Amino acid sequence: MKDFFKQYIPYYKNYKLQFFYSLIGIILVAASTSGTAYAIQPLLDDIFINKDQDMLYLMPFIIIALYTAKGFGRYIQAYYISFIGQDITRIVRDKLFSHVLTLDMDFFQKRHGGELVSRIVNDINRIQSAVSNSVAEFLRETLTIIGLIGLVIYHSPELAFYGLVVLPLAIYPLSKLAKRMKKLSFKSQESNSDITSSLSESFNNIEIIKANSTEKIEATKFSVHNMIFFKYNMKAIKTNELTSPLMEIIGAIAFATVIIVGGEKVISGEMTTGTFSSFIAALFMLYTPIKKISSLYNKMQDAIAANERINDIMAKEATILSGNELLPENINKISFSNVELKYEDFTALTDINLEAKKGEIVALVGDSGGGKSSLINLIVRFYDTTKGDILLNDKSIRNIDIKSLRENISIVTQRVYIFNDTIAANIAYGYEIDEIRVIEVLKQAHAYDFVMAMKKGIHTVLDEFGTNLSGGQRQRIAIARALYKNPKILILDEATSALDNKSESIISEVIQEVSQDKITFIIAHRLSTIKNASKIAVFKSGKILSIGTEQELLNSCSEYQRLYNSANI
Ligand SMILES: Nc1ncnc2c1ncn2[C@@H]1O[C@H](COP(=O)(O)OP(=O)(O)OP(=O)(O)O)[C@@H](O)[C@H]1O
Repeated sequence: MKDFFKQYIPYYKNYKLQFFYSLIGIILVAASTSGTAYAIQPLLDDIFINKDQDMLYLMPFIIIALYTAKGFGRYIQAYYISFIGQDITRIVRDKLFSHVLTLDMDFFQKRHGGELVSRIVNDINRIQSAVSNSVAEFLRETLTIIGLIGLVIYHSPELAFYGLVVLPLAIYPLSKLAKRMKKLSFKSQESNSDITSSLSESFNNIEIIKANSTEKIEATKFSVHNMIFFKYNMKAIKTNELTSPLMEIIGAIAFATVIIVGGEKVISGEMTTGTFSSFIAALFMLYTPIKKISSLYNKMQDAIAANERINDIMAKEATILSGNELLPENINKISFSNVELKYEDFTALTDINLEAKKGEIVALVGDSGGGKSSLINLIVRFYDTTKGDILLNDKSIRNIDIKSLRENISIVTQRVYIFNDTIAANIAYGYEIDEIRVIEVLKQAHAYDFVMAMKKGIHTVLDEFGTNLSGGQRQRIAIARALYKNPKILILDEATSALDNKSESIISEVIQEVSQDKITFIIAHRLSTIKNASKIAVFKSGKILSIGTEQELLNSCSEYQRLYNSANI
């Protein structure tokens, strides 16, 4: 708990004024609650026993004034403290998302998108009330407790002793409950993120689910997660709800003791009925804030568990670090020198030596799983080599500023990423929209005609998954996007696989044309796609078996001959 507040208290510095207003609200509530309890004494003694007429007409105004002050106090406290809580969570959510985006590709491959969504949305929501309402409620209830304790001691220190002596008895069971709450909160949050993961998986794979009629299987899988979530929540409720009866029983013991001791004092005339009633009212009122504080403590456990999960991600750091040098203006070659890449224990690439020069198209071919995409992962620094180095001219790729590297590389993969925005914005993604350039690259990517056939042309809004486009159209949009920034390095990883032969051959010509001033890598399984390649590297099980022109490989590389014959390049 201490760590939690240590982490969040610095944020409060930005909300001094809001905190001041809510503090006024808190004080108003605490003071008017104690005032209400105090008012019982004159109500009984002056009005009912001494028959004081003036008090009779004054008391209703006092009561209205007390409750108005309490209502007003509660309102301004709730408003300003919620403002603080909402704003802190907004800032933390921004921070978390920005931080997550800086993490390595590896991190995203290991985590479910749904799990990350759950952390950024649900876990942060759990913190929100802890940093706002809980803090305010804690302050308010503490002040109320102080006020009421002051009042009971003022009325009768002896009775106050009997009324309060049982309180410490509650500490042990309450702390046990809090510990259990923390454990359960952690589990409930984890199963909540399982639910989000399961949902996002189902919606992302909806086509497969429908095509295989596996709706029921998926619904059953989901209901397992849902049931676990329900069970943890119920366990948490069972634990949390114990706080209230526990406090009430302890309160009843105190109340019973006070009735005996106080009753005797009233009977013997040592205490007036009004004082005794006011004392009992204050004692009663006292148990409500105490109960609230202990249930707040349980709620805090939920926030602490959520915060630990958030800190766990915040503590992760990118291992692919940017270098300080800008990418050379003119890249004449990329060389791979004795490169090895391991994904944890699995060696995906071994002893890779390859050179690609400006103006060349280098084709990477080989069986599935051979390591072609892994090589691409290294060029964009999604991963770093575990041995050897990649040189751009003569600079190690690790010394180059990642932003400047990636700004000069365009990559088109089999999976086309579309943003829920206009076609023009999708093409110029990350850059200012220059409509003339957008049209130019749409023409190059052989996409102009179908875009113009749409009602709003380049201003047509695409949805996130590009469902208003065919597979081939999506690929053409992706190729246009890749060409838009006129990259120094162009990478096409199965970028034309969804195109028909005619479009594919037209695009191949376009690539041939634009590749003059770039270094181009093409991964393809179709022979026609690589026919313009300056050289072909044949991959097998993470190694390059041979490098050469098509003719050279057909003459000397049996693996290439096999691929060629089976047309499985
Ligand atoms: N992020 C990753 N973590 C662990 N293993 C990976 C990862 N990416 C790829 N691999 C493994 O590395 C090997 C090479 O994969 P890679 O994607 O580079 O092959 P590829 O030649 O591009 O195959 P394909 O033609 O099917 O796309 C495969 O065995 C694959 O399972």
